[in-house]
Amino acid sequence: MAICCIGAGYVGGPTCAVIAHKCPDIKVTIVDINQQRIDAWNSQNIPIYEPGLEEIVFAQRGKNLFFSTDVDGTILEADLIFVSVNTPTKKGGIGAGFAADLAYVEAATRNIAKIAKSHKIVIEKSTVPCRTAESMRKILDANSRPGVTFDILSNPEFLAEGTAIKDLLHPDRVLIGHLDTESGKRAQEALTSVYAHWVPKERIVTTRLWSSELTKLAANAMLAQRISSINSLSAICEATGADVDEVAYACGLDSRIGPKFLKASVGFGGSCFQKDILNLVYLSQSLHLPEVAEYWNQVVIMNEYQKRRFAEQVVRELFNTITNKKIAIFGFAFKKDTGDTRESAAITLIQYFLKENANIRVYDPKVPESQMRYDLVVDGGVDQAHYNKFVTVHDSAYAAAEGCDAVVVVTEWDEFKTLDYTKIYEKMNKPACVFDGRLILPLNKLKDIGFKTICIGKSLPH
Ligand SMILES: NC(=O)C1=CN([C@@H]2O[C@H](COP(=O)(O)OP(=O)(O)OC[C@H]3O[C@@H](n4cnc5c(N)ncnc54)[C@H](O)[C@@H]3O)[C@@H](O)[C@H]2O)C=CC1
Ligand SMILES: O=C(O)[C@H]1O[C@H](OP(=O)(O)OP(=O)(O)OC[C@H]2O[C@@H](n3ccc(=O)[nH]c3=O)[C@H](O)[C@@H]2O)[C@H](O)[C@@H](O)[C@@H]1O
Repeated sequence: MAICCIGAGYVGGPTCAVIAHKCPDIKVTIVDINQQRIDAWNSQNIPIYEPGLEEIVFAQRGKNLFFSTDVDGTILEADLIFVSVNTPTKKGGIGAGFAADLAYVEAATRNIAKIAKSHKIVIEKSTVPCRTAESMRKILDANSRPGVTFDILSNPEFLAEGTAIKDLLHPDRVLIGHLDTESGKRAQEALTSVYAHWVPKERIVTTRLWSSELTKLAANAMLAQRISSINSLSAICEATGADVDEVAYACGLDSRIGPKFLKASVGFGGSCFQKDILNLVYLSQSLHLPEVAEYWNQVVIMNEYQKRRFAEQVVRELFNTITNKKIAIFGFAFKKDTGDTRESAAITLIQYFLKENANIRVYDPKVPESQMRYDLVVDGGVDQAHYNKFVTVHDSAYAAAEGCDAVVVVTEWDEFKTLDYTKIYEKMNKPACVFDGRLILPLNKLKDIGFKTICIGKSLPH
């Protein structure tokens, strides 16, 4: 069996590397139109930081795992084709700001139709709106060579960045949606046989196509909803003296609620939660279900509120002005153990602080300066006047804190928990503040050192 994966990104790369690792009998080729990305996958510096990924790629590459820009040649020889391209929120036109941009999925599908000379099983790996498989089928049927047939499966990915390899090796479930036809069932069995190399059969769940597509949006919406719920409660905690960690712990002990995804934060980031909820909102609107759309939209509104609320708190606690003050930002990635910055709360916060004329010093162990500048300037619209007020410090968190009035913890990197905060305090302007947007620091200890401490969801006496 030969597998082609179109899209060598955060999903295509790790997912297919693990398939190659677990299925030595299958040839897996990951293709992309981005030459630079493929070159990086073929180098010693693979383009994605993900614990455990490098080891697997280095072990399989050149054996049964290949990275290539030869999209057409790889499609031609593949039996199974994963479509794992990006599906960002549309920036313009109908549905702008909400609907998923399916241009990349459509382009990849048209390419498969044009190239294929034999039967192919085409698998939606990208997160797509419900019934996208129908559009893919029409495109494939209308553009293929006579006699060439296709099956389409939905196989959404549930990995989280930072734990992708663990999630892929031990998934809670693998979901395969298929048409209820003989050929649809055969295709489902073919894909099941791949996962069955390492995933227990009872964890491979099969459903109809549309259920599978919608499950992906639903799962992300429900996860994000829990974060917005606890974040909304964090505001009540700050106002009343309740402690959000205690509330989350005690609620989570109820087996019907459970403890996961109840960590209050400065707001969720990442390329998918917001995008997928907006996609669900758009789908609901298109189906003339405004109350449903409004319900899910509130999850995103609450997330924006949380980021704004935290930023405003920083300014308020620094005597209502941060003009020319130095603020150290600990962490730029949207969560720990990844270099991914997409929709990171750090971007929103830094933009806010720069507009207030602060000087920003950022330290993140995995995000390169070029990426930060891209996010803030190219994509984020920070103007030239503020550009020079932003510096990145690569040496250490200690160096970033030098001469600062405040440290703001945005990403929950483990190393931030074990820093010598006495040393940091000595390097800072007094009174020195720590704002913990992740609830990871021992605030009482910091208070004893002399810091003014402010934390999401807690109203500790200063
Ligand atoms: N990032 C994540 O953790 C997760 C993402 N997803 C979904 O998976 C999909 C992919 O996401 P990422 O891997 O993060 O995106 P990504 O942006 O990292 O990678 C997508 C890749 O597809 C390539 N591409 C686009 N059109 C192409 C074409 N016609 N032919 C060949 N290559 C093409 C791009 O050059 C890019 O390298 C999205 O739909 C996303 O919602 C699902 C679960 C987790
Ligand atoms: O479709 C996707 O892209 C993926 O989206 C999320 O994965 P990911 O965004 O990589 O990471 P998460 O661990 O879900 O974290 C998302 C954001 O929520 C934040 N978060 C998470 C958990 C929590 O309790 N509190 C909280 O603020 C994180 O810090 C991060 O900013 C889902 O967890 C995956 O199942 C899904 O496959």
